[in-house]
Amino acid sequence: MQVRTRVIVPLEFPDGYHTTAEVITFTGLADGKEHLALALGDVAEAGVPLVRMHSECMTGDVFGSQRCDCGPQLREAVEQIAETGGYLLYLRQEGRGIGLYAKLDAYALQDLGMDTYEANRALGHGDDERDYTAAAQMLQALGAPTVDLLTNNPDKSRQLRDLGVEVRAVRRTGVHASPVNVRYLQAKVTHTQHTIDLAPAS
Ligand SMILES: Nc1nc2c(ncn2[C@@H]2O[C@H](COP(=O)(O)OP(=O)(O)OP(=O)(O)O)[C@@H](O)[C@H]2O)c(=O)[nH]1
Ligand SMILES: [Zn+2]
Repeated sequence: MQVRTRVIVPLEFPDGYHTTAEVITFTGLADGKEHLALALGDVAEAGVPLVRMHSECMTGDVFGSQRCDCGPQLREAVEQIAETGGYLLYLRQEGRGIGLYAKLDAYALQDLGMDTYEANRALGHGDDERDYTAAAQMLQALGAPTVDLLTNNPDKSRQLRDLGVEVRAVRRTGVHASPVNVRYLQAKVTHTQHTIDLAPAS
């Protein structure tokens, strides 16, 4: 696999924050999907780049859904990476890998009382079907064998290390809790040991 195109894109968020990204596409990624890398800040100056592997969430990233905290996490990651220098990998893994329609089916089951993992299983899916092989390939194509990773999800660093990427440090990403998403965040803490500080769910 290799880099296919690099193109400069000015970014401006609804709160007025703006920066410039180099948007990078690839050929030959393992799963054939159109994953993107955004190079932000001064990557060369950073030495070891700060990297976030952000899984696509159309409802949160695009429409501002309050059911999760993906939108604010994405906005925060762009700013942190731009300050440090690094890459945001925007991975086409909607719904933890089960797809958009299945995620919305899972939301409907959560509205009947299931938690986010029970709902996946009721639909015949695994708890988390994401595989980070393509992300490791993107880092290799970018010439980044060692990274600092921005995440609260221990599975991301575990998988990346197993794929041969050196994760020098893990930096925690922000938690954007609200009354609407707190049960979802609590399930991540209980079930997948996310490093999120939350008051006990009421
Ligand atoms: N199946 C399913 N997917 C969900 C649900 N809520 C959010 N998602 C998806 O979960 C993914 C969230 O990804 P990330 O932002 O990488 O979150 P994370 O795995 O908690 O890891 P960090 O944010 O790095 O700590 C996105 O693909 C969302 O679409 C849900 O209730 N069910
Ligand atoms: Zn989301």
